[in-house]
Amino acid sequence: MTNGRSGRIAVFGAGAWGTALANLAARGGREPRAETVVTLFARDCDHVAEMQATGVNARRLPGVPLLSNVRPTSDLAEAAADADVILAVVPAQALRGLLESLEPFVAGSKAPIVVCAKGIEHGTGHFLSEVVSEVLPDHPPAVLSGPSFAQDVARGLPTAVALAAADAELAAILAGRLAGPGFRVYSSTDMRGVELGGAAKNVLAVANGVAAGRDLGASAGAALVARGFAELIRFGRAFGAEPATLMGLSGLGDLVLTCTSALSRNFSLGVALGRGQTIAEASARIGLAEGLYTCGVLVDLANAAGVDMPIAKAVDAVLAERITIDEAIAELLARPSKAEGV
Ligand SMILES: NC(=O)C1=CN([C@@H]2O[C@H](COP(=O)(O)OP(=O)(O)OC[C@H]3O[C@@H](n4cnc5c(N)ncnc54)[C@H](O)[C@@H]3O)[C@@H](O)[C@H]2O)C=CC1
Ligand SMILES: O=C(CO)COP(=O)(O)O
Repeated sequence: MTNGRSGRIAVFGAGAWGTALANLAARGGREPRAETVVTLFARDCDHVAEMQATGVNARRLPGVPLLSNVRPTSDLAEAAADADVILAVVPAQALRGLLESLEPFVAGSKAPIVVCAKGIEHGTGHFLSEVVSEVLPDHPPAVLSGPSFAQDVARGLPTAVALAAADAELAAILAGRLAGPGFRVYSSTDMRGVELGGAAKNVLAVANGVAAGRDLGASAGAALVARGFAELIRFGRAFGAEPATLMGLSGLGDLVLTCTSALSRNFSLGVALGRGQTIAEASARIGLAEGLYTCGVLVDLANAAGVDMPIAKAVDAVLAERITIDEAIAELLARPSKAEGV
């Protein structure tokens, strides 16, 4: 893999985030070079044809022109050919399937695979970097996460994220390949901490959304952020994350962003439920809210490790329709008083 800007980057998943990242990668950092080629894979041929014809991904990131060196394709082989960095930007539960289908096209390559999705795999309870290691063991996994709405990044608004890989030099090279004037990328070797923050905050953001949708007030919202962060720290401690990572961009930073912004789909899902919409109605309007798919497996992992996560458990119970929102609020408030701390 080159640490310059002239390599070929393959982005799998032409959603909002994959498209914003494709443009970032195509810009090639602070000094754009035309020789950087970025392939952007989407499964749907019609979607690709639209992007090729219009130069915009109107379905997922409207109003943002694709840079000329971003090449949309629905051909896996073409997308993967000669890639020296692979960005996996499909929904978390689709990651394993994507990697399995990529396997024949990346054999012989050792291109690092940067997981840009936020979640934990159902069934296995595995973190997404583990899924990469299981399916494509020759490819070093890396994780990109942090407070970053695709719409903000696409507009060039100032954003800071973390990029982690087991090898510090690889993390720094990958950070350099994606960084841009408005996109600051901090490197890290704490993959577990970076990926765990992104997965858990989506579940906690649903709780904040519910509180907002129920008009419980700003004080309740702040309490949920603070006590949600305590849950994140406990979970991270049990699963090997470094405390400094949890207090950084991919932990506290993304938790605050997602728990407080109407741009967040997870927060918006909570708002809709708080206002009485059904999950089906809200999901149809909002689209992918990863917290919906992560809450069960997060709680299972927490239970198995003896980690107390009352807010995440309440979200899981509400989303699984085991209890009502009013019952969840009453149960959280009825918990016995305790000393503050994590
Ligand atoms: N949108 C955002 O601001 C950010 C999103 N993320 C994460 O990135 C991931 C993707 O999110 P978005 O791009 O926003 O979602 P999205 O809903 O805009 O797009 C997801 C895309 O993945 C495609 N897809 C699904 N399964 C696929 C498969 N097997 N192969 C190829 N493509 C497949 C869908 O067709 C869709 O185009 C999520 O895990 C999300 O949490 C992370 C940071 C920011
Ligand atoms: O992860 C994100 C911002 O960092 C995007 O949040 P949502 O998936 O809730 O929209």
